[in-house]
Amino acid sequence: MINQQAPSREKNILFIGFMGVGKTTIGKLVANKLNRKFIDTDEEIEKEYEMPVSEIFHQLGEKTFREKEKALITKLSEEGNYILSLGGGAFLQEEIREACLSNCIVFYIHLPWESWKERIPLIIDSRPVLQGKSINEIHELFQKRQEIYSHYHYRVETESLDAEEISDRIVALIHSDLFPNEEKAAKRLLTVKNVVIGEDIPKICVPIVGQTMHEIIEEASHLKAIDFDIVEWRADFFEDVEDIKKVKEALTEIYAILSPSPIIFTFRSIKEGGEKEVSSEYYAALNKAIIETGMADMIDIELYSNEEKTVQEVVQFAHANNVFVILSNHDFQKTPSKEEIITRLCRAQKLGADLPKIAVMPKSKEDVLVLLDATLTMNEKFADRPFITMSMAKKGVISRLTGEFFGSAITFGTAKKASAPGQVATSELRKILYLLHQNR
Ligand SMILES: Nc1ncnc2c1ncn2[C@@H]1O[C@H](COP(=O)(O)OP(=O)(O)OP(=O)(O)O)[C@@H](O)[C@H]1O
Ligand SMILES: O=C(O)C1=C[C@@H](O)[C@@H](O)[C@H](O)C1
Ligand SMILES: [Mg+2]
Repeated sequence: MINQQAPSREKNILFIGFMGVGKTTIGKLVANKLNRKFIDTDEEIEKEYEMPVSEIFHQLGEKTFREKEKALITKLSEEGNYILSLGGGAFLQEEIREACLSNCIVFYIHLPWESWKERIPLIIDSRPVLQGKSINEIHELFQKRQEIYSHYHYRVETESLDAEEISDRIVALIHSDLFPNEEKAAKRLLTVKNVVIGEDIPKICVPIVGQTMHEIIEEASHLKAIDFDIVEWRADFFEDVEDIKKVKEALTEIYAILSPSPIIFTFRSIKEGGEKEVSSEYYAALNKAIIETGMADMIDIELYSNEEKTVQEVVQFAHANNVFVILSNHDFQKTPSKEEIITRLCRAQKLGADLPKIAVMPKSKEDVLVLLDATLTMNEKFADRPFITMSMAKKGVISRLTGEFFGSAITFGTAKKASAPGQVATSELRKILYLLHQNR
């Protein structure tokens, strides 16, 4: 068992979830491992009335219990350094939800119905809300309650894990960089040439996707008449991308036409939605050669398609040459969970990205909400620098418009041809971003 000193972070850590999912059991273990005082709100109320919760319900009524529960939890939420396990129905009350979400770090303990129902015999005698109900009625209550638990900071999946394993995972998370730290530095802005990234209206980046030198020059010239902030050269579209000399020549043309607009150099691999695949050696060599030209202001490096060592090397080399780095990740198959999206952005931040970036594919409207929710939480709790997120394709278009509200600092618009699904024409994008900015 891990036995560590109480961390300096002082917010209460609090567990919510349906009856019997293990809040009390897990809360005690976590408190023990963190050397923090544990309080179970059901047990506190039982002590005060000197009777079990089921007796309080029978003798004094549920209303009395709920009033006491509200007074106790709102008071405790304002104190610090506790590990708090709530009764399963506590989050039914809005005042409790609001107090806990603003004052504490809320962990939602989740167990799927099929596993949860195995626990009924263990808990039925002490949970009055379950008593006298058929299995279908209990199932209905279980489903209905999921909505009240949808407000949390972290969700913990507990299926097939014992309480020790669950508490170890929670403690590891609390000690990781993914956990909000009160002393976190204020968010930096990123100034690239005359563009300040990370404040006000998200900056518009337009891609150049020409295949031939001629097409590239034509696109760059066309951009001169367009109101964009940053240009991204997607070199993977270029027919001669495997010839470093020709790549430098094409970049020289783009630079001559578009400087002083900031230029991002990107080689996007097929596995991350791009056009070509090259060896990791060539990928590193190409990016280093471009960094050395001094014409690219930023390079985009794929965080998960390369060994961490390669990523670190290129980041170091770029920074030594005053080039900023986007560490990107693209999932064209799905939208990972909120926690996973934040984990990937935090990893990019930790590896020295000036701009962490993630693009994910939604299969449903809910997936778009997951991306926006992750963006908001990243922005408010974890980011110490600007970052970029987007939900792709038509379903995800809203995420390309609302960066100022949720926290994405750059949005990709099209001039002639899109470089990824869901990009909106730059002229339209500008109008919408401005409209939203005026009404923020
Ligand atoms: N991970 C686990 N695996 C198996 N059994 C567990 C696990 N966690 C808790 N239990 C068992 O499930 C039962 C309910 O656990 P516990 O009292 O901690 O739930 P709770 O979430 O606090 O419930 P309530 O909302 O009613 O207070 C207990 O018998 C406990 O031993
Ligand atoms: O889910 C509920 O409504 C309850 C859960 C228990 O923890 C107790 O707080 C009480 O039995 C009510
Ligand atoms: Mg409990």
